[in-house]
Amino acid sequence: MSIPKQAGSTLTEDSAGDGEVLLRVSGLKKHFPIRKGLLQRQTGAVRAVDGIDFEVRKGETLGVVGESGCGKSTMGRLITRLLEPTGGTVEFEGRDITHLGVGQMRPMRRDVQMIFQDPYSSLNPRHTIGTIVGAPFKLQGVQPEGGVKKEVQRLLSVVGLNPEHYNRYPHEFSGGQRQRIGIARALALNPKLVVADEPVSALDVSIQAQVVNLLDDLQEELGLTYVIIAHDLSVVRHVSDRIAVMYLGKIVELADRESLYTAPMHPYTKALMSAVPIPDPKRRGVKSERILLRGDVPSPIAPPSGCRFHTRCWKATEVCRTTEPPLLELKPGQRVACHHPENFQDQQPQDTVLLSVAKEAAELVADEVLAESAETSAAVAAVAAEVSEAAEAPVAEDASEAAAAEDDAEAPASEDVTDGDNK
Ligand SMILES: Nc1ncnc2c1ncn2[C@@H]1O[C@H](COP(=O)(O)OP(=O)(O)OP(=O)(O)O)[C@@H](O)[C@H]1O
Repeated sequence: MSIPKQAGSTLTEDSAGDGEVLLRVSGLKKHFPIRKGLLQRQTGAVRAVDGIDFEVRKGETLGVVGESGCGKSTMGRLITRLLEPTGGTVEFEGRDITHLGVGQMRPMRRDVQMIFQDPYSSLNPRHTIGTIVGAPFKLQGVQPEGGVKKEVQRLLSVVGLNPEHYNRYPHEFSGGQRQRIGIARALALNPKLVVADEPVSALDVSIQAQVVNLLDDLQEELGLTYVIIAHDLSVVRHVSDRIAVMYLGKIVELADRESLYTAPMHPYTKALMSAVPIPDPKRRGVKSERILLRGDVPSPIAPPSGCRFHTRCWKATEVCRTTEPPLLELKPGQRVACHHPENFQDQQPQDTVLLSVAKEAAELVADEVLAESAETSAAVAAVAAEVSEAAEAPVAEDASEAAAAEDDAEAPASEDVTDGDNK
């Protein structure tokens, strides 16, 4: 087992990995004002996106997941500049596009396209699909070689539709076919980045796979870069190279798919993953543990202090209530914002467990999950201690102290949890 190197910085050039960065987002915020009364005075704000950093590399698919209301769609609309950010920056191909006006954005609109969730409401029912798919050419004043009609028909066949259906209306198509029309429209101007907001969640499960496969094939053929937004991991797990997990306007974990699946570090990621059934024949008969999160996502108008997930986390301690954990690259290619990460050394081992919160959350978390969580943290800490002992004497002391302290800290937590469960 290799010991993950701890990094002290947040988003660095290195953490962007090998690929060339197409889109870089730093400290991005969107606060929707809440206005009341006759004078429409601002009384508060919905902090839909509240300071997020990530980058999208050329040719990759970044999946963005999180429960309803965590700010995924707002993030998608911010990076496509359909919404004006409250703070932070968006850079596309190294150019700051955060505050470009409509005119300055026009050429950029060709490069960044969006596919919407609902194929029923996103297509104008009074227009033929020829007009719908051909609209981007008109808007951008582009005359494709061979004419608009020919190009639209080519696009229709690219997405698996009959080009002869050029003159039909959206209602004559099924949900899956309508989503293909939406995809054809998004591809019309040969974009570099496609942001797909829940592209398949309105479709039947059998059709979902077809549309996902189509997106996959198109990426390969056309060298597209995707940001795919979904509320659970079942869709993005198949198509994403890296996955960002959002909770209440923040990114809590960002990692490559493999790391996220084999060793998720944020308890929220672990909970999200436990909700996705894994069709693995090797695991047949193995009891899978589901982590049920209590209650809804808290309100983004007044998010919880410190770590926003602490009110639902079975590992929450005092520091989680008071101090917001930064998004740190704790393992190469895996960033997490947590004081008590899974599958890694506890960052605050001596901290006092928030009994009430942990107990409440633990009632919904299986004993096995808690035991496994305690075991992995202890195992990582123990190996860390061994390695540091071998490397350097003074460091060794610190590490074994930390490991011992973690054991101390784990013990009462597990007891509380068992108590809670027995109630
Ligand atoms: N135009 C708006 N004005 C005020 N609040 C908004 C607006 N758009 C979104 N919100 C709020 O911002 C928060 C984040 O919404 P958003 O749609 O981005 O979340 P989401 O994760 O995409 O959820 P869903 O999966 O349900 O679409 C929600 O609380 C939502 O009510």
